[in-house]
Amino acid sequence: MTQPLARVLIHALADHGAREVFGIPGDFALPFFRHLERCGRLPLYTLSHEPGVGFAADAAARWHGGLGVACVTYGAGALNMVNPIAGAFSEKSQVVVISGGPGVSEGHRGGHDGLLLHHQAKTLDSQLQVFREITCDQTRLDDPQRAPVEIARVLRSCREQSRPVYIEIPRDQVDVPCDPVAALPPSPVEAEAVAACADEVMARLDRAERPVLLVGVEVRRFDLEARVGDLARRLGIPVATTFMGRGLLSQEPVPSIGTYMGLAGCPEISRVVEESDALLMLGVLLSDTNFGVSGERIDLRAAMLAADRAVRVGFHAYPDIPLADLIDALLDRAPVEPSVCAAIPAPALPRDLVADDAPVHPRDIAAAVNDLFDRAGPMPIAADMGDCLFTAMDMRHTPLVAPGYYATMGFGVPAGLGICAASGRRPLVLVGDGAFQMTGWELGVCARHGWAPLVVVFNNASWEMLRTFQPDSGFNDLEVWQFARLAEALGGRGHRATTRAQLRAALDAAHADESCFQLVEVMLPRGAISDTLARFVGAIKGANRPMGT
Ligand SMILES: Cc1ncc(Cc2csc(CCOP(=O)(O)OP(=O)(O)O)c2C)c(N)n1
Ligand SMILES: [Mg+2]
Repeated sequence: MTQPLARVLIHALADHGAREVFGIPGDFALPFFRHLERCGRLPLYTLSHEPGVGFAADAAARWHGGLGVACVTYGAGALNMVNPIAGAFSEKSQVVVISGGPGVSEGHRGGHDGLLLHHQAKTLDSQLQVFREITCDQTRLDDPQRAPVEIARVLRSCREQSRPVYIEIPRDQVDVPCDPVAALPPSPVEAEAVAACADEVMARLDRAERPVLLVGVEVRRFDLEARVGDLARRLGIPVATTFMGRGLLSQEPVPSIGTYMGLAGCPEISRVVEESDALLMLGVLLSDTNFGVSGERIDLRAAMLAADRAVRVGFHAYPDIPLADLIDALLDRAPVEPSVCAAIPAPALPRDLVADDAPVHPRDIAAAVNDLFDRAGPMPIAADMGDCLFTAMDMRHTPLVAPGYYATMGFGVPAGLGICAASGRRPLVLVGDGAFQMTGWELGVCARHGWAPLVVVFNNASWEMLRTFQPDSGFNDLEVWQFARLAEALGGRGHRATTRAQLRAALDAAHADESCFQLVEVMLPRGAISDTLARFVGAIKGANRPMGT
Protein backbone atom coordinates (compact mmCIF):
# COMPACT_ATOMS: atom_id res chain seq x y z
CA MET A 1 0.00 0.00 0.00
CA THR A 2 1.46 3.41 -0.96
CA GLN A 3 2.04 6.23 1.50
CA PRO A 4 3.41 9.77 1.09
CA LEU A 5 7.13 9.55 0.36
CA ALA A 6 7.95 11.38 3.60
CA ARG A 7 6.14 8.73 5.66
CA VAL A 8 7.86 5.95 3.74
CA LEU A 9 11.23 7.51 4.60
CA ILE A 10 10.35 8.00 8.29
CA HIS A 11 9.22 4.38 8.66
CA ALA A 12 12.33 3.16 6.85
CA LEU A 13 14.56 5.12 9.23
CA ALA A 14 12.80 3.62 12.25
CA ASP A 15 12.82 0.13 10.73
CA HIS A 16 16.60 0.45 10.26
CA GLY A 17 17.08 1.37 13.93
CA ALA A 18 16.73 5.17 14.15
CA ARG A 19 15.24 6.20 17.50
CA GLU A 20 14.95 9.98 17.14
CA VAL A 21 15.57 12.92 14.80
CA PHE A 22 17.49 16.11 15.54
CA GLY A 23 16.81 19.09 13.30
CA ILE A 24 16.15 22.67 12.33
CA PRO A 25 13.53 23.29 9.58
CA GLY A 26 13.52 25.74 6.71
CA ASP A 27 11.12 26.36 3.82
CA PHE A 28 12.68 23.54 1.77
CA ALA A 29 12.11 21.16 4.70
CA LEU A 30 8.88 22.41 6.29
CA PRO A 31 6.64 19.83 4.53
CA PHE A 32 8.89 16.98 5.70
CA PHE A 33 9.02 18.33 9.27
CA ARG A 34 5.23 18.45 9.29
CA HIS A 35 5.18 14.72 8.51
CA LEU A 36 7.77 14.10 11.25
CA GLU A 37 5.60 15.95 13.75
CA ARG A 38 2.30 14.35 12.67
CA CYS A 39 3.65 10.83 12.20
CA GLY A 40 5.14 10.75 15.72
CA ARG A 41 7.05 7.51 15.14
CA LEU A 42 10.39 9.27 15.72
CA PRO A 43 10.58 12.04 18.32
CA LEU A 44 11.85 15.32 16.86
CA TYR A 45 14.36 17.36 18.88
CA THR A 46 14.98 20.84 17.51
CA LEU A 47 18.17 22.66 18.43
CA SER A 48 19.37 26.20 17.82
CA HIS A 49 22.18 25.85 15.24
CA GLU A 50 22.91 23.15 12.66
CA PRO A 51 26.40 22.28 13.94
CA GLY A 52 24.66 21.29 17.16
CA VAL A 53 22.15 19.21 15.19
CA GLY A 54 24.99 17.29 13.53
CA PHE A 55 26.94 16.71 16.73
CA ALA A 56 23.82 15.60 18.63
CA ALA A 57 22.84 13.14 15.89
CA ASP A 58 26.42 11.83 15.82
CA ALA A 59 26.46 11.26 19.59
CA ALA A 60 23.06 9.54 19.46
CA ALA A 61 24.37 7.22 16.73
CA ARG A 62 27.41 6.39 18.87
CA TRP A 63 25.20 5.72 21.88
CA HIS A 64 22.82 3.46 19.93
CA GLY A 65 25.56 1.66 18.01
CA GLY A 66 23.25 2.44 15.09
CA LEU A 67 21.61 5.30 13.21
CA GLY A 68 21.49 8.95 14.26
CA VAL A 69 19.37 11.31 12.13
CA ALA A 70 20.04 14.99 11.37
CA CYS A 71 17.29 16.77 9.41
CA VAL A 72 17.90 20.23 7.96
CA THR A 73 16.87 22.64 5.24
CA TYR A 74 18.66 23.11 1.94
CA GLY A 75 21.74 25.33 1.57
CA ALA A 76 22.18 27.47 4.66
CA GLY A 77 21.05 24.62 6.90
CA ALA A 78 22.80 21.62 5.41
CA LEU A 79 26.02 23.45 4.57
CA ASN A 80 26.10 24.71 8.16
CA MET A 81 26.47 21.06 9.16
CA VAL A 82 29.44 20.10 6.99
CA ASN A 83 31.95 20.05 9.86
CA PRO A 84 29.99 17.72 12.17
CA ILE A 85 29.26 15.33 9.29
CA ALA A 86 32.91 15.36 8.24
CA GLY A 87 33.71 14.41 11.84
CA ALA A 88 31.11 11.67 11.76
CA PHE A 89 32.70 10.34 8.56
CA SER A 90 36.20 10.40 10.06
CA GLU A 91 35.07 8.73 13.26
CA LYS A 92 32.77 6.22 11.55
CA SER A 93 29.46 7.35 12.97
CA GLN A 94 26.19 6.25 11.36
CA VAL A 95 24.53 9.62 10.79
CA VAL A 96 21.74 9.95 8.22
CA VAL A 97 21.61 13.50 6.84
CA ILE A 98 18.18 14.38 5.50
CA SER A 99 17.99 17.68 3.69
CA GLY A 100 14.96 19.31 2.13
CA GLY A 101 15.74 20.41 -1.39
CA PRO A 102 14.46 22.37 -4.36
CA GLY A 103 11.40 20.81 -5.97
CA VAL A 104 11.89 18.67 -9.08
CA SER A 105 9.95 21.29 -11.03
CA GLU A 106 12.14 24.09 -9.60
CA GLY A 107 15.29 22.27 -10.52
CA HIS A 108 14.72 23.04 -14.20
CA ARG A 109 14.50 26.76 -13.47
CA GLY A 110 17.56 27.33 -11.37
CA GLY A 111 20.76 28.60 -12.92
CA HIS A 112 21.09 29.95 -16.39
CA ASP A 113 17.54 30.44 -17.76
CA GLY A 114 15.39 30.83 -14.66
CA LEU A 115 15.51 32.64 -11.36
CA LEU A 116 18.26 31.64 -8.97
CA LEU A 117 16.84 29.89 -5.93
CA HIS A 118 17.45 31.29 -2.46
CA HIS A 119 19.92 29.16 -0.43
CA GLN A 120 21.46 28.06 -3.76
CA ALA A 121 25.28 28.09 -3.76
CA LYS A 122 27.07 27.61 -7.07
CA THR A 123 24.51 25.29 -8.66
CA LEU A 124 21.48 23.38 -7.38
CA ASP A 125 23.73 20.30 -7.22
CA SER A 126 26.49 21.98 -5.20
CA GLN A 127 25.19 20.71 -1.87
CA LEU A 128 24.98 17.12 -3.08
CA GLN A 129 28.53 17.43 -4.40
CA VAL A 130 29.78 18.72 -1.06
CA PHE A 131 28.14 15.85 0.83
CA ARG A 132 29.54 13.29 -1.59
CA GLU A 133 32.92 14.07 0.00
CA ILE A 134 31.81 13.39 3.59
CA THR A 135 29.30 10.56 3.25
CA CYS A 136 29.59 6.98 2.01
CA ASP A 137 26.36 6.99 -0.03
CA GLN A 138 23.88 9.57 -1.28
CA THR A 139 20.56 9.89 -3.06
CA ARG A 140 18.10 12.54 -4.19
CA LEU A 141 14.52 11.21 -3.99
CA ASP A 142 13.28 12.80 -7.23
CA ASP A 143 11.62 9.64 -8.60
CA PRO A 144 8.97 7.96 -6.38
CA GLN A 145 9.28 4.75 -8.39
CA ARG A 146 12.94 4.41 -7.45
CA ALA A 147 12.75 6.00 -3.99
CA PRO A 148 12.18 2.75 -1.99
CA VAL A 149 15.21 1.05 -3.55
CA GLU A 150 17.34 4.18 -3.16
CA ILE A 151 16.44 4.54 0.51
CA ALA A 152 17.08 0.85 1.18
CA ARG A 153 20.49 1.01 -0.48
CA VAL A 154 21.62 4.18 1.30
CA LEU A 155 20.49 3.02 4.75
CA ARG A 156 22.23 -0.34 4.28
CA SER A 157 25.42 1.52 3.30
CA CYS A 158 25.17 3.59 6.46
CA ARG A 159 24.75 0.51 8.68
CA GLU A 160 27.36 -1.67 7.00
CA GLN A 161 30.08 0.93 6.46
CA SER A 162 29.30 2.87 9.67
CA ARG A 163 29.66 6.16 7.88
CA PRO A 164 27.22 9.04 7.32
CA VAL A 165 24.91 9.05 4.30
CA TYR A 166 22.99 11.85 2.57
CA ILE A 167 19.31 11.86 1.50
CA GLU A 168 17.87 14.92 -0.28
CA ILE A 169 14.10 15.08 -0.50
CA PRO A 170 12.79 17.66 -3.01
CA ARG A 171 10.06 19.64 -1.36
CA ASP A 172 7.49 18.82 -4.07
CA GLN A 173 8.03 15.06 -3.61
CA VAL A 174 7.17 14.85 0.10
CA ASP A 175 3.51 13.89 -0.45
CA VAL A 176 3.92 11.87 -3.63
CA PRO A 177 2.57 8.30 -3.20
CA CYS A 178 5.37 5.80 -2.76
CA ASP A 179 5.70 2.10 -1.98
CA PRO A 180 7.18 1.10 1.37
CA VAL A 181 10.90 0.38 1.66
CA ALA A 182 11.93 -3.26 1.75
CA ALA A 183 15.19 -3.50 3.70
CA LEU A 184 17.96 -5.06 1.64
CA PRO A 185 19.58 -8.26 2.90
CA PRO A 186 23.09 -7.84 4.30
CA SER A 187 25.80 -7.63 1.65
CA PRO A 188 27.09 -11.14 0.88
CA VAL A 189 30.04 -12.43 2.89
CA GLU A 190 32.21 -15.40 1.90
CA ALA A 191 31.86 -17.83 4.85
CA GLU A 192 35.01 -19.74 3.87
CA ALA A 193 37.04 -16.53 3.89
CA VAL A 194 35.76 -15.72 7.37
CA ALA A 195 36.67 -19.22 8.57
CA ALA A 196 40.16 -19.08 7.06
CA CYS A 197 40.74 -15.68 8.59
CA ALA A 198 39.50 -16.74 12.03
CA ASP A 199 41.65 -19.88 11.91
CA GLU A 200 44.76 -17.81 11.18
CA VAL A 201 43.96 -15.29 13.94
CA MET A 202 43.39 -18.06 16.49
CA ALA A 203 46.59 -19.82 15.46
CA ARG A 204 48.54 -16.63 16.05
CA LEU A 205 46.92 -16.07 19.43
CA ASP A 206 47.57 -19.69 20.46
CA ARG A 207 51.27 -19.40 19.58
CA ALA A 208 51.69 -16.07 21.35
CA GLU A 209 53.18 -15.59 24.80
CA ARG A 210 51.96 -11.97 25.20
CA PRO A 211 48.67 -11.61 23.26
CA VAL A 212 46.79 -8.34 23.76
CA LEU A 213 43.38 -7.17 22.56
CA LEU A 214 43.23 -3.51 21.50
CA VAL A 215 39.64 -2.33 20.94
CA GLY A 216 38.56 0.68 18.91
CA VAL A 217 35.42 2.58 17.98
CA GLU A 218 33.94 0.12 15.49
CA VAL A 219 33.28 -2.25 18.42
CA ARG A 220 30.80 0.37 19.63
CA ARG A 221 29.56 1.49 16.24
CA PHE A 222 28.46 -2.07 15.39
CA ASP A 223 27.13 -2.70 18.91
CA LEU A 224 29.65 -5.50 19.57
CA GLU A 225 30.83 -4.68 23.09
CA ALA A 226 29.11 -7.63 24.78
CA ARG A 227 30.51 -10.09 22.23
CA VAL A 228 34.03 -8.63 22.44
CA GLY A 229 33.84 -8.75 26.24
CA ASP A 230 32.85 -12.41 26.04
CA LEU A 231 35.73 -13.09 23.64
CA ALA A 232 38.27 -11.38 25.92
CA ARG A 233 37.13 -13.37 28.94
CA ARG A 234 37.10 -16.72 27.11
CA LEU A 235 40.51 -16.12 25.53
CA GLY A 236 41.92 -14.78 28.81
CA ILE A 237 43.62 -11.87 27.02
CA PRO A 238 44.25 -8.41 28.55
CA VAL A 239 42.25 -5.63 26.89
CA ALA A 240 43.29 -2.05 26.19
CA THR A 241 41.30 0.63 24.40
CA THR A 242 42.65 3.18 21.98
CA PHE A 243 42.42 6.90 22.82
CA MET A 244 39.33 7.10 20.59
CA GLY A 245 37.97 3.93 22.15
CA ARG A 246 38.08 5.21 25.75
CA GLY A 247 34.94 4.08 27.55
CA LEU A 248 34.57 0.90 25.50
CA LEU A 249 33.75 -2.29 27.45
CA SER A 250 33.28 -0.19 30.60
CA GLN A 251 30.10 -2.15 31.26
CA GLU A 252 31.84 -5.49 30.61
CA PRO A 253 33.83 -7.43 33.25
CA VAL A 254 37.00 -7.89 31.20
CA PRO A 255 40.73 -7.97 32.10
CA SER A 256 41.06 -4.28 31.22
CA ILE A 257 44.42 -2.55 31.44
CA GLY A 258 43.15 0.90 30.45
CA THR A 259 43.76 3.16 27.47
CA TYR A 260 46.81 2.92 25.22
CA MET A 261 48.29 6.32 24.42
CA GLY A 262 51.90 5.55 23.61
CA LEU A 263 54.31 8.04 25.13
CA ALA A 264 51.36 10.18 26.27
CA GLY A 265 49.86 7.44 28.39
CA CYS A 266 50.70 5.11 31.23
CA PRO A 267 54.15 3.58 30.51
CA GLU A 268 53.02 0.15 31.78
CA ILE A 269 50.08 0.06 29.38
CA SER A 270 52.30 1.20 26.50
CA ARG A 271 54.85 -1.48 27.32
CA VAL A 272 52.23 -4.26 27.35
CA VAL A 273 50.71 -3.15 24.02
CA GLU A 274 53.94 -2.35 22.18
CA GLU A 275 55.72 -5.52 23.33
CA SER A 276 52.83 -7.82 22.47
CA ASP A 277 53.74 -10.67 20.13
CA ALA A 278 50.10 -10.93 18.95
CA LEU A 279 48.29 -7.61 19.06
CA LEU A 280 44.70 -8.17 17.91
CA MET A 281 43.19 -4.76 17.01
CA LEU A 282 39.39 -4.89 16.69
CA GLY A 283 37.64 -1.91 15.13
CA VAL A 284 40.67 0.33 15.50
CA LEU A 285 41.38 3.41 13.36
CA LEU A 286 45.11 3.67 12.59
CA SER A 287 45.13 7.44 13.24
CA ASP A 288 47.81 9.76 14.51
CA THR A 289 45.88 10.47 17.73
CA ASN A 290 45.58 6.73 18.37
CA PHE A 291 49.17 5.84 17.43
CA GLY A 292 50.97 9.06 16.60
CA VAL A 293 52.78 9.04 19.91
CA SER A 294 53.82 5.41 20.00
CA GLY A 295 57.12 4.99 21.74
CA GLU A 296 57.96 1.95 19.68
CA ARG A 297 56.34 1.80 16.27
CA ILE A 298 53.94 -1.07 16.71
CA ASP A 299 55.18 -3.86 14.43
CA LEU A 300 52.12 -4.23 12.22
CA ARG A 301 53.62 -7.44 10.77
CA ALA A 302 53.09 -9.08 14.15
CA ALA A 303 49.75 -7.37 14.57
CA MET A 304 46.28 -8.21 13.34
CA LEU A 305 43.80 -5.48 12.37
CA ALA A 306 40.08 -5.95 11.75
CA ALA A 307 38.47 -2.69 10.61
CA ASP A 308 36.66 -1.18 7.64
CA ARG A 309 35.16 -4.60 6.70
CA ALA A 310 38.62 -6.07 6.12
CA VAL A 311 41.20 -7.99 8.13
CA ARG A 312 44.98 -7.88 7.95
CA VAL A 313 46.94 -10.68 9.60
CA GLY A 314 50.61 -9.84 9.18
CA PHE A 315 51.07 -9.63 5.42
CA HIS A 316 47.82 -11.52 4.68
CA ALA A 317 44.81 -9.44 3.67
CA TYR A 318 41.20 -10.64 3.90
CA PRO A 319 38.75 -8.22 2.17
CA ASP A 320 34.98 -8.15 2.83
CA ILE A 321 35.08 -9.51 6.36
CA PRO A 322 32.63 -7.59 8.57
CA LEU A 323 33.88 -7.14 12.13
CA ALA A 324 30.83 -8.90 13.58
CA ASP A 325 31.40 -11.96 11.36
CA LEU A 326 35.03 -12.26 12.46
CA ILE A 327 34.16 -11.87 16.13
CA ASP A 328 31.44 -14.53 15.89
CA ALA A 329 33.87 -16.89 14.16
CA LEU A 330 36.47 -16.30 16.88
CA LEU A 331 33.83 -16.95 19.55
CA ASP A 332 33.05 -20.25 17.81
CA ARG A 333 36.73 -21.18 18.19
CA ALA A 334 37.38 -19.78 21.67
CA PRO A 335 37.25 -21.86 24.86
CA VAL A 336 33.69 -22.10 26.15
CA GLU A 337 34.64 -21.10 29.70
CA PRO A 338 36.57 -17.98 30.71
CA SER A 339 40.33 -18.45 30.76
CA VAL A 340 42.60 -17.11 33.45
CA CYS A 341 44.31 -13.84 32.47
CA ALA A 342 47.61 -12.79 34.01
CA ALA A 343 46.80 -9.84 36.24
CA ILE A 344 48.06 -6.57 34.79
CA PRO A 345 47.05 -3.79 37.17
CA ALA A 346 45.31 -0.84 35.54
CA PRO A 347 46.82 2.54 36.52
CA ALA A 348 45.42 4.15 39.69
CA LEU A 349 43.08 7.06 38.97
CA PRO A 350 43.12 10.31 40.98
CA ARG A 351 40.66 10.20 43.89
CA ASP A 352 40.08 11.69 47.34
CA LEU A 353 40.21 15.34 46.31
CA VAL A 354 41.64 17.51 49.07
CA ALA A 355 38.87 20.08 49.46
CA ASP A 356 40.98 23.06 50.48
CA ASP A 357 41.54 26.63 49.27
CA ALA A 358 44.18 25.69 46.75
CA PRO A 359 43.54 26.66 43.11
CA VAL A 360 42.15 23.91 40.88
CA HIS A 361 44.31 21.79 38.54
CA PRO A 362 42.77 19.54 35.84
CA ARG A 363 43.77 16.45 37.83
CA ASP A 364 41.65 17.84 40.70
CA ILE A 365 38.64 17.85 38.39
CA ALA A 366 39.32 14.20 37.56
CA ALA A 367 39.62 13.38 41.28
CA ALA A 368 36.42 15.27 42.11
CA VAL A 369 34.51 13.50 39.32
CA ASN A 370 35.85 10.10 40.38
CA ASP A 371 34.87 10.80 43.98
CA LEU A 372 31.38 11.81 42.80
CA PHE A 373 31.05 8.68 40.65
CA ASP A 374 32.20 6.52 43.57
CA ARG A 375 29.55 8.12 45.79
CA ALA A 376 26.66 8.44 43.37
CA GLY A 377 27.43 6.08 40.47
CA PRO A 378 29.11 6.79 37.13
CA MET A 379 27.52 8.98 34.44
CA PRO A 380 28.04 8.74 30.67
CA ILE A 381 30.50 11.42 29.53
CA ALA A 382 30.45 13.69 26.48
CA ALA A 383 33.76 15.52 26.08
CA ASP A 384 34.83 18.29 23.75
CA MET A 385 38.28 18.68 22.19
CA GLY A 386 40.73 20.44 24.52
CA ASP A 387 42.39 19.52 27.78
CA CYS A 388 39.00 18.41 29.11
CA LEU A 389 39.32 15.34 26.85
CA PHE A 390 42.80 14.52 28.11
CA THR A 391 41.59 15.00 31.67
CA ALA A 392 38.79 12.51 30.94
CA MET A 393 41.51 9.84 30.54
CA ASP A 394 41.96 10.11 34.33
CA MET A 395 38.26 9.65 35.03
CA ARG A 396 36.57 6.33 35.79
CA HIS A 397 35.94 4.11 32.79
CA THR A 398 32.39 4.91 31.68
CA PRO A 399 30.72 5.29 28.24
CA LEU A 400 32.40 8.28 26.59
CA VAL A 401 31.70 10.13 23.32
CA ALA A 402 34.39 12.53 22.13
CA PRO A 403 36.03 13.73 18.89
CA GLY A 404 39.22 11.82 19.64
CA TYR A 405 40.45 11.73 16.04
CA TYR A 406 38.69 14.37 13.94
CA ALA A 407 39.33 16.61 16.97
CA THR A 408 36.75 19.29 16.28
CA MET A 409 35.75 21.74 18.96
CA GLY A 410 32.05 22.28 19.58
CA PHE A 411 31.19 18.60 19.92
CA GLY A 412 30.84 18.38 23.72
CA VAL A 413 27.62 20.17 24.69
CA PRO A 414 25.50 19.12 21.67
CA ALA A 415 26.83 15.57 22.05
CA GLY A 416 25.70 15.65 25.66
CA LEU A 417 22.23 16.65 24.48
CA GLY A 418 22.32 13.79 21.98
CA ILE A 419 23.07 11.42 24.88
CA CYS A 420 20.15 12.91 26.87
CA ALA A 421 17.78 12.17 23.98
CA ALA A 422 19.22 8.79 23.02
CA SER A 423 19.71 7.30 26.47
CA GLY A 424 17.25 9.09 28.75
CA ARG A 425 20.24 9.34 31.12
CA ARG A 426 21.95 12.41 32.53
CA PRO A 427 25.41 12.90 31.03
CA LEU A 428 28.45 14.66 32.42
CA VAL A 429 29.64 17.12 29.77
CA LEU A 430 33.29 18.26 29.77
CA VAL A 431 34.08 21.36 27.72
CA GLY A 432 36.73 24.08 27.59
CA ASP A 433 35.86 27.76 27.57
CA GLY A 434 36.89 28.12 23.93
CA ALA A 435 34.73 25.22 22.76
CA PHE A 436 31.83 26.40 24.92
CA GLN A 437 31.94 29.74 23.11
CA MET A 438 31.20 27.79 19.90
CA THR A 439 28.23 25.53 20.73
CA GLY A 440 27.68 25.72 24.51
CA TRP A 441 24.65 27.92 23.89
CA GLU A 442 22.71 24.83 22.81
CA LEU A 443 22.07 24.40 26.56
CA GLY A 444 19.29 26.93 25.99
CA VAL A 445 17.14 24.18 24.41
CA CYS A 446 17.32 21.92 27.51
CA ALA A 447 14.13 23.30 29.02
CA ARG A 448 12.29 22.64 25.69
CA HIS A 449 13.16 18.95 25.90
CA GLY A 450 13.40 18.43 29.66
CA TRP A 451 17.15 17.70 29.66
CA ALA A 452 19.38 18.40 32.68
CA PRO A 453 23.01 17.60 31.77
CA LEU A 454 25.75 18.36 34.28
CA VAL A 455 28.25 20.53 32.41
CA VAL A 456 31.78 21.23 33.66
CA VAL A 457 33.47 24.15 31.90
CA PHE A 458 37.27 24.14 32.14
CA ASN A 459 37.69 27.92 32.16
CA ASN A 460 41.35 28.86 31.72
CA ALA A 461 40.46 31.91 29.61
CA SER A 462 42.62 30.44 26.91
CA TRP A 463 42.99 28.21 23.90
CA GLU A 464 45.36 26.42 26.21
CA MET A 465 45.98 23.37 24.06
CA LEU A 466 47.31 25.61 21.32
CA ARG A 467 49.45 27.48 23.80
CA THR A 468 51.18 24.23 24.75
CA PHE A 469 52.17 23.83 21.10
CA GLN A 470 53.15 27.47 20.59
CA PRO A 471 53.73 29.21 23.96
CA ASP A 472 55.04 32.44 22.46
CA SER A 473 51.76 33.45 20.79
CA GLY A 474 49.50 35.91 22.53
CA PHE A 475 46.45 35.22 20.38
CA ASN A 476 45.59 32.19 22.54
CA ASP A 477 44.55 34.48 25.39
CA LEU A 478 40.78 34.73 25.87
CA GLU A 479 38.72 36.93 28.15
CA VAL A 480 37.01 35.48 31.21
CA TRP A 481 33.41 34.92 30.15
CA GLN A 482 31.12 34.60 33.16
CA PHE A 483 29.71 31.22 32.15
CA ALA A 484 28.10 30.46 35.52
CA ARG A 485 26.17 33.71 35.40
CA LEU A 486 25.25 33.12 31.75
CA ALA A 487 23.77 29.73 32.72
CA GLU A 488 20.96 31.42 34.58
CA ALA A 489 20.03 33.40 31.47
CA LEU A 490 19.77 30.16 29.45
CA GLY A 491 17.38 28.50 31.92
CA GLY A 492 19.95 26.55 33.90
CA ARG A 493 21.79 26.94 37.17
CA GLY A 494 25.38 28.10 37.37
CA HIS A 495 28.10 27.33 39.91
CA ARG A 496 31.57 28.85 39.93
CA ALA A 497 34.58 27.18 41.56
CA THR A 498 37.96 28.82 42.03
CA THR A 499 39.29 26.56 44.80
CA ARG A 500 39.23 22.80 45.30
CA ALA A 501 36.76 23.14 48.17
CA GLN A 502 34.42 25.14 45.93
CA LEU A 503 34.84 22.51 43.20
CA ARG A 504 33.73 19.71 45.49
CA ALA A 505 30.76 21.73 46.77
CA ALA A 506 29.72 22.86 43.30
CA LEU A 507 29.77 19.32 41.87
CA ASP A 508 27.72 18.02 44.79
CA ALA A 509 25.16 20.83 44.47
CA ALA A 510 24.95 20.42 40.69
CA HIS A 511 24.60 16.65 40.91
CA ALA A 512 21.81 17.00 43.48
CA ASP A 513 19.76 19.35 41.26
CA GLU A 514 18.12 17.70 38.24
CA SER A 515 15.50 20.42 37.79
CA CYS A 516 17.46 22.06 34.95
CA PHE A 517 20.88 21.89 33.33
CA GLN A 518 23.74 22.57 35.72
CA LEU A 519 26.86 24.45 34.66
CA VAL A 520 29.93 24.19 36.90
CA GLU A 521 32.45 26.81 35.78
CA VAL A 522 35.87 25.76 37.08
CA MET A 523 38.45 28.53 36.98
CA LEU A 524 41.87 27.10 36.06
CA PRO A 525 45.14 29.03 36.23
CA ARG A 526 46.55 29.59 32.75
CA GLY A 527 49.23 27.00 32.09
CA ALA A 528 47.67 24.36 34.35
CA ILE A 529 47.27 21.38 32.02
CA SER A 530 46.60 17.68 32.60
CA ASP A 531 49.53 15.30 32.87
CA THR A 532 48.22 13.46 29.81
CA LEU A 533 48.16 16.59 27.64
CA ALA A 534 51.64 17.51 28.86
CA ARG A 535 52.95 14.07 27.85
CA PHE A 536 50.97 14.17 24.56
CA VAL A 537 52.49 17.52 23.55
CA GLY A 538 55.93 16.43 24.70
CA ALA A 539 55.70 13.28 22.62
CA ILE A 540 54.46 15.15 19.53
CA LYS A 541 57.16 17.80 19.86
CA GLY A 542 59.75 15.16 20.55
CA ALA A 543 58.73 13.36 17.40
CA ASN A 544 58.43 16.73 15.58
CA ARG A 545 55.15 15.47 14.22
CA PRO A 546 52.75 18.27 13.15
CA MET A 547 49.44 17.78 14.91
CA GLY A 548 46.23 18.69 13.19
CA THR A 549 45.31 20.80 16.21
C1 LIG B 1 36.21 23.85 15.29
C2 LIG B 1 37.67 23.92 15.70
N1 LIG B 1 38.35 25.09 15.53
C3 LIG B 1 39.66 25.16 15.88
C4 LIG B 1 40.33 24.08 16.40
C5 LIG B 1 41.79 24.15 16.80
C6 LIG B 1 41.95 24.03 18.31
C7 LIG B 1 42.29 22.86 18.94
S1 LIG B 1 42.33 22.99 20.61
C8 LIG B 1 41.92 24.62 20.57
C9 LIG B 1 41.75 25.39 21.85
C10 LIG B 1 40.60 24.85 22.66
O1 LIG B 1 40.32 25.79 23.70
P1 LIG B 1 39.38 25.35 24.89
O2 LIG B 1 39.30 26.49 25.82
O3 LIG B 1 38.12 24.79 24.38
O4 LIG B 1 40.17 24.15 25.58
P2 LIG B 1 41.62 24.22 26.26
O5 LIG B 1 42.62 23.98 25.16
O6 LIG B 1 41.62 23.10 27.25
O7 LIG B 1 41.76 25.55 26.90
C11 LIG B 1 41.72 25.06 19.26
C12 LIG B 1 41.31 26.44 18.90
C13 LIG B 1 39.59 22.87 16.53
N2 LIG B 1 40.17 21.71 16.99
N3 LIG B 1 38.26 22.81 16.18
MG1 LIG C 1 40.44 27.04 27.42
